[in-house]
Amino acid sequence: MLICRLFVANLGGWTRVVVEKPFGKDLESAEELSTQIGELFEEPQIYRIDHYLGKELVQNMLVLRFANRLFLPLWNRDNIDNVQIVFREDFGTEGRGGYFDQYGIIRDIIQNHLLQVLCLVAMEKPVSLKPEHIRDEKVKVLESVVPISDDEVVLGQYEGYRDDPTVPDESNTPTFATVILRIHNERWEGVPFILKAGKALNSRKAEIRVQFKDVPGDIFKCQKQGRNEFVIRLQPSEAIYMKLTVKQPGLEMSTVQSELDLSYGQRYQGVTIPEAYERLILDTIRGDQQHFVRRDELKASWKIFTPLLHRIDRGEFKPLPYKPGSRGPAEADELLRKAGYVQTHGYIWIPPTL
Ligand SMILES: NC(=O)C1=CN([C@@H]2O[C@H](COP(=O)(O)OP(=O)(O)OC[C@H]3O[C@@H](n4cnc5c(N)ncnc54)[C@H](OP(=O)(O)O)[C@@H]3O)[C@@H](O)[C@H]2O)C=CC1
Ligand SMILES: O=C1O[C@H](COP(=O)(O)O)[C@@H](O)[C@H](O)[C@H]1O
Repeated sequence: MLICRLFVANLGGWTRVVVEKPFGKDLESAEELSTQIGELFEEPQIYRIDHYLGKELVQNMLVLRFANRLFLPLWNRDNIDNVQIVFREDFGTEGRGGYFDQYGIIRDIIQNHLLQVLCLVAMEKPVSLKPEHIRDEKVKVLESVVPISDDEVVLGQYEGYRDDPTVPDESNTPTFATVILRIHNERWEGVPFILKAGKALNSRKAEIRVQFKDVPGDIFKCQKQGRNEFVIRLQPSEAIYMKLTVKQPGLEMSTVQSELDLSYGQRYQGVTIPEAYERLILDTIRGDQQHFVRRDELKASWKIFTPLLHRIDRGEFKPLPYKPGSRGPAEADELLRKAGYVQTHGYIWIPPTL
């Protein structure tokens, strides 16, 4: 944990502390830490940083969802089949094995970054953009997540991970995980939120993929080509695109998967997108806690993952081996299929030329 004390209070000044993860290792240790920090600082002075909340397209989520009439009636269990929130890295722990081995991919990425993104995808409209209103809604989502089911988890560890001299030979630490979360509320009952994260995979990206249900009574027989998907690519090359079915241009009445595309590099040429930390440090100076994690949010997020993490720590849940440079264990794609995700085949992306 890194604590950075920005300014010491004096007459007319202010004190704010920025706290970087790890915020403990489980529910108990996180609460203990929160209590200790709470003895020194008031909650409005504590800025628990999650750098994913500073990413441009993560910050765009609230705007997309609540400033566009288009999405309001669609954003629910009646229309959405499943949601994937994905983090992939194409490199391993590289020199950070010692740190990483004590935490693993769930504590490193899923319990914080991906869960924060999930909150923004799933939360109800806040009363206003005031930090407390937003964070109240995020807490409600987290508290509606039901306990994780064993058969909705796939863990992996890439071959060669234990070769790192700082990693114990018998390490059980996952470097890959797919975990399905289910939200028990009126909007999301029955919709799997699939959180995937892995190191040493075949690509580097972070994205949110919202897959819609099939069209009922499809007169075009086009279901095989793929469902509508709304994709928010956080990185690399920020983009928002909607995969949809259109008429194949030409004389025949046939259909094809195409896209409505907002590629930031194309649309916002010459615009510099600030680094996540740059933005969040500025928020701290301005005293805006909107994009920071509140104590009760942190507690609720540890509550979700602690039972699973303890079982992994005790060696009761073993990661499957996977080849570096692969997609991770094949069982993860199988779990995705079982959860209802239908992969599009035959869709070809033709990048626009600048
Ligand atoms: N503006 C832009 O830059 C745009 C770019 N594109 C690009 O076009 C390409 C195709 O786009 P899209 O169809 O959206 O994305 P992909 O084809 O990359 O992935 C679609 C989904 O299929 C999953 N998947 C991929 N391979 C397998 C497999 N072997 N078994 C099971 N599931 C699999 C992916 O999982 P996972 O996420 O885990 O890989 C993901 O959920 C991508 O490279 C995309 O970046 C498309 C539109 C706009
Ligand atoms: O917090 C962390 O994030 C990085 C990935 O950050 P990104 O902004 O490049 O997506 C990850 O490599 C690291 O393991 C983790 O601790």
